Amino acid sequence: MTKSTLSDLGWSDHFARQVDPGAASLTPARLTEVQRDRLRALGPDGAITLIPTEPAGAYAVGDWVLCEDGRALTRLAARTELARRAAGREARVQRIAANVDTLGIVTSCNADFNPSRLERYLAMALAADCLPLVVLTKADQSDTAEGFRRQAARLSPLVTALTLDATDPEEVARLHPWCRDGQTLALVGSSGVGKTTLRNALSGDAAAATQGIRADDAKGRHTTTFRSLVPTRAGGWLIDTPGMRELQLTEMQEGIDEVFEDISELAARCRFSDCRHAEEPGCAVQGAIAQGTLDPERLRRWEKLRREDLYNSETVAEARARQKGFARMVKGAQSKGRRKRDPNRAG
Ligand SMILES: Nc1nc2c(ncn2[C@@H]2O[C@H](COP(=O)(O)OP(=O)(O)OP(=O)(O)O)[C@@H](O)[C@H]2O)c(=O)[nH]1
Ligand SMILES: [Zn+2]
Repeated sequence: MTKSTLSDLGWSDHFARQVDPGAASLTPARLTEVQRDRLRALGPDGAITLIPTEPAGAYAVGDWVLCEDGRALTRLAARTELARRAAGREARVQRIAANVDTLGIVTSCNADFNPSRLERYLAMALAADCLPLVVLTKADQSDTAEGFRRQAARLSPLVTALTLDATDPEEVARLHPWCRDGQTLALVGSSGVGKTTLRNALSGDAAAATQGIRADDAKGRHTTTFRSLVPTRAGGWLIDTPGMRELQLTEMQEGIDEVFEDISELAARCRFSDCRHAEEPGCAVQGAIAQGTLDPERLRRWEKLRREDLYNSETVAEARARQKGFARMVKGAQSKGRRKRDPNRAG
C-alpha cells in the first residue's frame, strides 16, 4: 500500500474544518507511530517520517497532523481520545490512541467473562466518545455463547455484542463493518482472549504489505518499523499499541454515568440529594433492589467503579496542581536570578 486518499485514512469534515485557509498548502498525515524524537505517519503519498514540534507526549497514534518539510507543524484536535493514568507516582494523563471510532472490547465465552470488567471498558469507551463493541471469542468452545452475549448486551443499551470463533477468518469478517472505509477499530481485553488472532485475521495481507517496511529515518539510515496503526482487509484501520493493552480508568465519570444510566436515574429520585443508597429512607436505588428491578451486584460494581474513578481523578488533579506550583516556583526563581544579574533593575 503506497497511496491512499485522505478519506481512506480516516479524514473527515471534523479535521477539514480545523485547517484555516492560510494553512491549505500543508499536507495532512495520520500518525502510525510515536517515538520520542520522531513520528511516523501515513499521508496521501504513503509512509513518511516527521520531526515533532511538540513534546512526544502530546501525540498519540491515530492523530492527524499538518506537515511541511518533514515537520509536524500542527496537531489537529482529535474526534475521540483514549487516555489513561500514566504509571508511576506522578499521576499524569497519557494519551493512548486518537480518533478510534470503535473500541472493540474482547472477552471470551468462558471464565474470562466478567461483567464488572466489561462495565469498566464500556465506561472507558463512552468517556472517549468511541462506539463500544463487545466481541465474545471462543464461541466454538462454549455451549452457552448466546447466554454470554445476552448478558453483555444487557449491560447498556449502547452496547453491540457478538460471538465468534476468532480462529475462523470467515467469522471474523463479521467485524468488517467496524473497520472499513477509513473506520478505525481498537481492541482491548485480557491476555489470551484472542486479540492477536483477531488482529491477524482482520489485517491479513493488507498489513503484511506495510508492516516491517524499511523507512528512511532522519539521518538517512534504514530502520524497520512496526506500525501501531494497521490497515485492515476491509479498507479501514486497527490500532494496536502496547498501551492499549494496559488501559486504566481515569476521569471517566461521564462514561460511568452513561453505562449505569439506570442507577443514575434512580439516584436522581432518592429523597435526599446526598443519598448514599445504603439505609436512607426514601432511597429509590434500594427501592428498586427490593422490587427486584435492580441487581444488587450491579449497584456494588457501580460503587466500586465510582470509587476507583474518584481516586484516579484525584491523584491526577493533585499531580497537576503540584506541577503548576512547581512551575511557578521555577519561574519565580528564574526572574529573581535575572533581577540579580541586571544591575539596572531594582531587586
Ligand atoms: N478455539 C478458539 N481459540 C481461540 C479463539 N480466540 C483465540 N483463540 C486461541 O487462544 C489463544 C490466545 O489467543 P491470542 O490471540 O494470542 O490472545 P491475545 O488476546 O492476543 O493474548 P495476549 O497477546 O496475551 O494479549 C491462541 O492459542 C488462539 O488460537 C477462538 O475464538 N476460538
Ligand atoms: Zn438513594
